[in-house]
Amino acid sequence: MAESTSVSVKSATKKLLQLVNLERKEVSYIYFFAALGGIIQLSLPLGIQAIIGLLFGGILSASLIVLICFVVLGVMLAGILQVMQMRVSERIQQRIFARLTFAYAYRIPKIDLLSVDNYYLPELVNRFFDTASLQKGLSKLLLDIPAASIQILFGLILLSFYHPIFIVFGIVLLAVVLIIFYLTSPKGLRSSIEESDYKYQVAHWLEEISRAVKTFKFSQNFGLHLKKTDKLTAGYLDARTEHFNVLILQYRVLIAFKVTITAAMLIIGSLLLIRQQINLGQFVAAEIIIIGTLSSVEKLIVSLETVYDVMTSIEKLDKVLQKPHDPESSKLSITDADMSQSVDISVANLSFAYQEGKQVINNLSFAVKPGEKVCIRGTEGSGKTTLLRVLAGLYGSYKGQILVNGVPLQNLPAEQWRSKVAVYFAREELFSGTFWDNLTLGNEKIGISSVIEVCNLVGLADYISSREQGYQSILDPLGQKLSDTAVQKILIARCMLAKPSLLLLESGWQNIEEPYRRLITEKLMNDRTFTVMAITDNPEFIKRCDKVIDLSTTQKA
Ligand SMILES: Nc1ncnc2c1ncn2[C@@H]1O[C@H](COP(=O)(O)OP(=O)(O)OP(=O)(O)O)[C@@H](O)[C@H]1O
Repeated sequence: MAESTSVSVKSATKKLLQLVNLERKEVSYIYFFAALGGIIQLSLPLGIQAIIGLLFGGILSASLIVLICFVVLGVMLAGILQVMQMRVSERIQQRIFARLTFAYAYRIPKIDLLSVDNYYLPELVNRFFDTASLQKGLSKLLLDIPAASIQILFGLILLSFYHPIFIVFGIVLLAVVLIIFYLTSPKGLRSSIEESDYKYQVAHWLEEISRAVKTFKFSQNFGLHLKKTDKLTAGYLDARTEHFNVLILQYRVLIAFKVTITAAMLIIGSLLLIRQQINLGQFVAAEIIIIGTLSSVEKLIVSLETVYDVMTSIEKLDKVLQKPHDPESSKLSITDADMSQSVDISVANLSFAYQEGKQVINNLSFAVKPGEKVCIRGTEGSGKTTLLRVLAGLYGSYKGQILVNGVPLQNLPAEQWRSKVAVYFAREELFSGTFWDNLTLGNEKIGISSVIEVCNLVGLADYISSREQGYQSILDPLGQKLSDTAVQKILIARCMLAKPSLLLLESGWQNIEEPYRRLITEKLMNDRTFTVMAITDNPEFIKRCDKVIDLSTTQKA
């Protein structure tokens, strides 16, 4: 089933125009070059008309040579202008890529997590691949549409000088183009988006097979991987056929129209010539202009396919960019003095639900003083991880009150708060990059001595330094070649290096082997410069905590 087909041609056109507007300077160059090119190209039929005139007049003079040179020069200039247009279009393509890359990199960490709760984010980000279609499509549109439109306009103006009948030709031409677009574009756009939806579903499914490749190795005989692929491919092919039918319809109308107009124009031209209302030179010139105009109309109609592709690409790319992001407007400016190293947290009547009516946290209240060590426990699914996520400021839509040093959490700028919080999520993953990047997360204030100190503490130092490139060694994507404990050690070391005010810990790190687990526990318990809130069932750890929040009992209270 397609994921979104309710895009109207109007809103898609608006987005396309907004994008073109961002490049208005470059686009105006393209139009300028196209207009010049259009004028110069007209020199061809006019020149030929004059040459025929001279030949028929039997004049073989210098003016004939000048005219020939004039026509050749016109063709050459038109070519040069086209090259200039191509340069501008290349610049636009490069800018589109750079703009979208940064828009994605900037936006993704800011996405409101609840808004993508139903998505697998890396899959959603596949939409970035539509950048290539947008670059190609837009540059084609920017080159073809202005050139074709201007040629049609100039051609029609010139024809109307030969005979008023050609004005009628112009009006019919314009009307046909508009009617074709008006009648077919909603279906064209809808089927194009549907086709693209299926394309992404197929890609997602292939990625899923690859991600769970070990599982699928064992289930090949059942053919699930092929059955689902077959279903999605059938959907794609149906949508594509529907889209192709729209394009074919447009093309058929165009061919019928071209045949009629060519016949009509030849007959009208011949009649005008026979009646001596135009001369032979004018007849040839008019036919050249008509053929040129018709081929420009053809270009316009064929460009419709590109228009659909571009509109679809914009919709797809927007799927990530238009997701709600962390709110910024209501935030107050907080100074360093307001946010000292250790934080005091006060939670009153906190409730949270992922879906309306399904409370995960219900009326929870507690207070944590700076530097306190708090254990969180509770039955499976009682909301322990959710509580950490809410406290980390990842979900803004909670009810009740969370005060940080007396300041409501919703008034704290998200980035500022998150720079004070470190979170160990058991399912958090490493990213493709060096050990150094995975440990420091790009924080240039962290020096090598702190990194080594923490790595010694968690038992990573020897492991990393025995690698050929030490801390600059590249981790494989998702850290799959690392042992589970190595991943846990990197994640806990990352949290410690952040020197947080509040350290939120899911369980998992407690699987780290002795003596490192004991060293980590000592650090967490003895260092009072930061508060710890840890999900744990470990009696030893719980015994040493200042406070225990039991969600299975607290919430029912
Ligand atoms: N992103 C999410 N979207 C919707 N529901 C969610 C989401 N994350 C968790 N839940 C649901 O919220 C409830 C609480 O989940 P949470 O992971 O916070 O519990 P937990 O106490 O940490 O559980 P566990 O001990 O099994 O890890 C569960 O019913 C879970 O299915």
